[in-house]
Amino acid sequence: MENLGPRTTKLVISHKLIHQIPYSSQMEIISIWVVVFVTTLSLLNIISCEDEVKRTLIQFLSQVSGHNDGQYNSTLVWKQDSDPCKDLWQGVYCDPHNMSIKRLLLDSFNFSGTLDVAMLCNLQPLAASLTFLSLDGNKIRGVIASEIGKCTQLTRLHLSGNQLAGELPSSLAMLDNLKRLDISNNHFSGALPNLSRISGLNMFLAQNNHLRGTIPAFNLSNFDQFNVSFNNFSGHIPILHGYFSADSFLGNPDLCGDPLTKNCTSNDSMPLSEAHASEESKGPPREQILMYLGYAALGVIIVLLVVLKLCRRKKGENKIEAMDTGVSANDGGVEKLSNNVSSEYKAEVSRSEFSVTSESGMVSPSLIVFSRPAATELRLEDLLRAPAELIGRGKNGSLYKVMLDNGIMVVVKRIKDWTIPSHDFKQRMRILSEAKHPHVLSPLAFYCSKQEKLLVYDYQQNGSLLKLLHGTPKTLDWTSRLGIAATIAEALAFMHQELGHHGIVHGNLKSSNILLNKNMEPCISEYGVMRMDDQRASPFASPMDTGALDIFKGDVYGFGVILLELLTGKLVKGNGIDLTDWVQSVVREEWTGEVFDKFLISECASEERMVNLLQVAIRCVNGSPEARPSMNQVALMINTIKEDEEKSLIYEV
Ligand SMILES: Nc1ncnc2c1ncn2[C@@H]1O[C@H](COP(=O)(O)OP(=O)(O)OP(=O)(O)O)[C@@H](O)[C@H]1O
Repeated sequence: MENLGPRTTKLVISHKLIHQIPYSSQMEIISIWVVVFVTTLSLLNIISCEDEVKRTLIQFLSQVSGHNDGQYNSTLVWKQDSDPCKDLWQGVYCDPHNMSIKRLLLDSFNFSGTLDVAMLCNLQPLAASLTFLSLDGNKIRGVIASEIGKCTQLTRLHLSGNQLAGELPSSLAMLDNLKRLDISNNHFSGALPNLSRISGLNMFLAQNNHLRGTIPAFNLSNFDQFNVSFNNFSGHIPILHGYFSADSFLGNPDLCGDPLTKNCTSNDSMPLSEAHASEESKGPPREQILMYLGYAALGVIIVLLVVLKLCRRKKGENKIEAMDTGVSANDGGVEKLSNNVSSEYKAEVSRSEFSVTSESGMVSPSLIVFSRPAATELRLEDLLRAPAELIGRGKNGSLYKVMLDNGIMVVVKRIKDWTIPSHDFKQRMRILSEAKHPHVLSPLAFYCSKQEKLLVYDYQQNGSLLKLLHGTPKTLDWTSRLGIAATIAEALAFMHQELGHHGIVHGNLKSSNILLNKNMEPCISEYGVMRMDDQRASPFASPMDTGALDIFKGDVYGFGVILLELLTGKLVKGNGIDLTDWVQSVVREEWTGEVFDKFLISECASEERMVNLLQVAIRCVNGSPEARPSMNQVALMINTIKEDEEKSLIYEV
């Protein structure tokens, strides 16, 4: 027993040691080791997942480009030993918060390989993050595999101008998040899957293919682009309500009905929705019975609506009377929003249903509310009834701060004299509400009538960058200013990319439109609410912006001015001197150091990086729009400066 040897002795000692530790501490030690073990496992898992994602992306690129030797294109450098997000692989766009792959944009790279969506969509991390796949304008062959249905987050699929063929898989119609589908100018054949079941789809381009069968019963009022011309479709065109012209349907000899000249006969099949498809097999007598029942139900509904309307009118008249006798005050005082809006708006209120729910994009006769927690059960009536404070009267309209019954504070922007047709305004609002970025304030709801356009936003309690920069005492240090510049640049670049094809830009970018949320993070407000006709005359567009205009470059100019404000701490027009002119003249005289805010100098901010940022700003405010960089380039440049700043802070520590 005494000769148990050194190993056994150690075990006995450690066993004894463990026994000496109290039970609760033992449990603590065990749980710490379990946590360490689980964390190590998940870290290993993350690393192997990241490797798998990289490998899959590289394989996908080899296949689609038709180059297995890695020589896809001189600008595309995707390598296993680099990181798609941190090393900014061209064509790959990541979510800056969790570094997941959001978009693969590989348009016009002259690729001539084959498409293998299964490769992407079979890999769970990619399938769960990818929202946008675009391969427009290549010469890619192959089919869309049914695995596309696993890429459930896809909102956009752009495959136009390739040599893709075969039938479209029915799983395409299972992509519930899909908004924009472009398969035009390919060789696709067969029938369309029932894409009309995707409620959010608002663009479908399939022209110049060999598709046949009936067109699904799309609700075309939801679409801003629709084209199925030059295929072999047959039967009725879905009900149009004038949204699209004949150009969208030409070149399908067996297609009939409005807006084509060919009338439909009883033999022509109707657009098929799922419901219709099952009804069709039941034969004409049942169809007729259903039709008569439909007429009867419609009659009852009309009678009910008339009665309801009469009741409401009575109620509404009482309400407006009450509003008219409500509190009224001068600018800045508390009043009711209803006191300031037009009589048409009031009349609309009296007619409205007051029962709008927060269903996404649900249309009420008056207020359209987007699906957001703050907007739950937001009703026009509540807005009108709530106390409102006028907090701004700009050239675009007035802004009211409104406290709702539930204690939530919102702001209502009343846009002045915007004669945009209601349909276009609604489309624009829907498009804007879909382009979501954590640093861009999207509208909670809007109201639109011929004379009145109202937009509702969350109230941001920490004010604007304008106030923060020019208020006293000065508190905004260099690192925060650089951080704000980087965040806004990235958000703006995102919006330009998301809404570029709609031609929607901010149009009125200035420091009063950069708001600080409750975490003091900056967010861009009023994106895209500048009247289109005014975008040319944006207050910060340089004189050369009018004429042959790249509207995006107007925003780049506005952003450049914000950078100048951040660097100089001066107002855009202070003492009648234009900030841009002043900075340019000082730099010309080679007194660059004079430009910077004394506050920044006093905190010993890096002059090198301030000069780098100043160079970016000067490029943005270049008098000629073509010479200005794109917002994407600006965001990259500022990120590099920010990274340098971060590295220098680490060295200092
Ligand atoms: N959602 C919001 N929350 C808090 N403050 C806001 C919000 N939106 C705007 N503001 C602030 O309210 C003030 C008035 O806004 P308004 O949009 O009327 O002014 P403006 O941007 O100078 O004018 P315009 O947009 O017509 O050129 C500004 O200081 C702005 O920063």
